[in-house]
Amino acid sequence: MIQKLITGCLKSVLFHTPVCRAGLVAARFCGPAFLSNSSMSLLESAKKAAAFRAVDECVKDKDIVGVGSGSTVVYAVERLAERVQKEKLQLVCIPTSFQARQLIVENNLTLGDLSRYPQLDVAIDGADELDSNFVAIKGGGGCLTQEKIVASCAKHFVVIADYTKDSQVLGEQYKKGIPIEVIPLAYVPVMNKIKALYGGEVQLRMAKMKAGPVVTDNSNFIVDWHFPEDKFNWKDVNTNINLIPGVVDTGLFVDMADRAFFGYADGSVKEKTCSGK
Ligand SMILES: O=C[C@H](O)[C@H](O)[C@H](O)COP(=O)(O)O
Repeated sequence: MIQKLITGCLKSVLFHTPVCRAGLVAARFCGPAFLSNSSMSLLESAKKAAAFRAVDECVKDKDIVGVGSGSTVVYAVERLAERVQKEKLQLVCIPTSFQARQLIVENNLTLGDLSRYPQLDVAIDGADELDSNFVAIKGGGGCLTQEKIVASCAKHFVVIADYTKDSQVLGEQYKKGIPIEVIPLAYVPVMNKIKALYGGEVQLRMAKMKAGPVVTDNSNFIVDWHFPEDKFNWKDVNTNINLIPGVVDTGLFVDMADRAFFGYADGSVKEKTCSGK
């Protein structure tokens, strides 16, 4: 009796949050097939839906494919591997991080690099946020410089993300600031110069399971700039911050993405195309 009461309350609370409602509705319509995946969180289902759709629509035989970093890209690599197996696609994958390299190798995909393949057909990557002008914040997981280099070499740069990353303006949903990779000895002057230029707060990103700062794949530090609420021209901001000595690159990806796939917990996907490209 008490157990039934608790289950009832829990269901009612869950049903009144949009994500959970979508999940529960999907479970109702898809039955056991959906429930068998219920260990996967609803956000993970959303990421997977976006990644699978993007790989299916944007990758073809003989493509040179840039492989981004982060949790959403894991599903993109899973799908690439499935397609290589089933459709016998011949692909070469170019990593954007240590993590991406590991994913490529573990999934038995062909690993390439920019010296051999300086021109890519497509790069597929996650994002922390994408605004209505197709400006992305990247680097929430500490990877941004190699990602930007690889994206810049691709004919098409495709963003995959769950629906929480789809914003009108930057900072609407992603509250952790804009990541900026810096040469370690320069982090204090760089932080001061960003503050003097644009205001806000800048923090050195500290590691969670290590004493001291996060160290990137390129042996640098990351500072996160919590920008003030303002109407910024992100292209100018990106250029100006990049001009500060010691800055390696910013997590602002301006004029790079041309397509985006946002997944929802019910498995549906919203596709956006950048009109300016
Ligand atoms: O540093 C990490 C990368 O820029 C990721 O692509 C970005 O943080 C999005 O990651 P996720 O797919 O885990 O949300």
